[in-house]
Formats: sequence, C-alpha cells, structure tokens
Amino acid sequence: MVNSYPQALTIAGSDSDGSAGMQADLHTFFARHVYGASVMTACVAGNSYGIHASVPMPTDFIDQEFKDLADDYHIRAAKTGMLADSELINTVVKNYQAADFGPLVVDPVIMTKHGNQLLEESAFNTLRTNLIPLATVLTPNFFEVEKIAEMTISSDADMEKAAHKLQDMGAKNIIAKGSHADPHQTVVKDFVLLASGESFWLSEPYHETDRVNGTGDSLSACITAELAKGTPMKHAIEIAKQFVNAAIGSPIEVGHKFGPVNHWAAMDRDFS
Ligand SMILES: Nc1ncnc2c1ncn2[C@@H]1O[C@H](COP(=O)(O)OP(=O)(O)O)[C@@H](O)[C@H]1O
Ligand SMILES: Cc1ncc(COP(=O)(O)OP(=O)(O)O)c(N)n1
Repeated sequence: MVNSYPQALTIAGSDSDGSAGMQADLHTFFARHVYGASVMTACVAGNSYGIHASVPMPTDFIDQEFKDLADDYHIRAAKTGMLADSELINTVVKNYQAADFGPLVVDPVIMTKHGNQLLEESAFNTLRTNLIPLATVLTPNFFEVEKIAEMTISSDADMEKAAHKLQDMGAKNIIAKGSHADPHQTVVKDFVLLASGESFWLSEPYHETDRVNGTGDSLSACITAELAKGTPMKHAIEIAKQFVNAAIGSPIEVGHKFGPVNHWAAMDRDFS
C-alpha cells in the first residue's frame, strides 16, 4: 500500500542552525503529518547567537524550483518567509501566480526577534503592493504590524485598527501577533481578523524562555499545513496558536543562547 499525505510548500530562506526559516517550516509540516516541499529564496549562516551572513538565491534558480514542483507535485497550500529584497518578492509573486499551489500564507519576515534585518527597507512597498494582496493569511509580528500599517501600536484598539488596515491592503485573513516583550506578562495574545469580518483575540500562557527562535515560522507553517489538509481557516489558526505554545512550553537544549522551539513536544497532539 502507498500512503498519501497532503503536500505543502515553504518559499523561504534556509537558516543554518535549523531553528527558523525553511527548517522550522519543514519540522512543523512533518509534525502535522504534511509532506513538505521547499523553494529556497536565500541562505543565512547563523547559530543561537544570531545571523552572521546572508546570500539571496539567483532568480532563475528560483524560477526553476517553482517549475519543477509545478510539473510534478500537487501542492495544496504554500507559505512565504524570508524574501530579502524587491527582486525576490517579485520573482515569487510571478511564480506563485503562474502555479496552482492553493492558499498562500504570507509571513512578512522583516526582522528576527534578535534584530537581524531579513528584508531590505527599500522592499517594504513591494511587499505592501505586490505580495500582501495575494495573502490568504497574513501573519505579521508586533513589529511588522507597526511597520506595514505605518502605525504605532499602544493599545488593543490600535492593533485592531492596524489589522483592518492590513486587510484593506488586500490580505484576506490576518493574525496580528501581539507583543511578548514584557517578562511579567502572563498571557500572549494575538488579534485575528477573518475574511468574513469576524474578529477575536487568541490567548495562550506566556512562557519565560530564551528558546523561542522560529516561533513565527512555526505558527505560519502550522496554518499552512492545516490549510493543506482542508481544515477551515478559523480552526487552522486556533490549532497553530496552540501548536506553537506547546512547542515553546517544553524547551530543548540546542545551542548556547537563543535556542529553537521544540516541535516534538507539539507533535501528534490533538488540538481542538
Ligand atoms: N515566550 C512566549 N510564550 C508564549 N507564546 C509566545 C512566546 N513568544 C512568542 N509566542 C507566540 O508565538 C507566536 C509567534 O509570535 P512571534 O514570536 O511574535 O513571531 P515572530 O517569530 O514572527 O517574531 C505568537 O502566537 C506568539 O504569541
Ligand atoms: C531564514 C530565516 N527566515 C526567517 C527567520 C525568522 O524567523 P521567525 O520565526 O519569523 O522569527 P524568529 O522567531 O526566529 O525571530 C530566520 N531567523 N531565518
């Protein structure tokens, strides 16, 4: 007997320490029982202390990666991660539009939580005008909400207003991730605005740990995996929030500083 698994795609940068980027996406797809394919857009060299070098992939190589997958695989959902600059964003937009890869989850990776800039400032407008309108789901973190919506967020009402601004830019569903900068907070809450207009806050317990590399990638990859399985949007987002929380809540010892989340802890859990 040949087993069959839904196929999902990550269009992202490779992170050499395995904690974030494409590697975190593929770990997440595996943990959610989805087959993971990848279009590599860039390579970063780094470890748990940070990122130390980065190179973009040639655009004709990216074209070939898309072509080879489109010719052979049945991708049911895709996500974007690090896209580095305007040229790479436009290459990905062109190829995604030509392919039939299902819903698109856009993680608008601008900067890591440790301050490494992964998208050139000059590409922000291309992100806003060319990629965000294609997003079935947009998953900005607190900093990215402020940057993309061009607003300062200092209250829940600000966050809700910003999410509506992002929807006005063309993204269908938004999960605007809240701040977790305060070590005394007890919960981390994200604002969700669905295409239907329904909106709500999702809360989970705050875990005080340095092992949080790849949280955003794992959240967006989990949404992508669930969409590839056909899980309805609201439930896909709810599962992803619980999945990431479980992965953060049970740290593993990898690296000496800011380590990865633990996908094993979240594997095969029945999130309702
Ligand atoms: N220390 C933490 N405890 C619990 N949840 C967290 C913690 N850090 C991040 N999260 C959650 O992980 C998800 C990814 O968010 P975030 O880390 O802000 O993304 P990014 O990696 O894009 O900066 C969000 O749902 C956020 O609330
Ligand atoms: C290659 C690569 N892509 C993305 C990231 C950032 O990952 P993300 O999960 O959005 O953020 P952190 O939680 O790692 O800050 C990365 N580091 N490398």
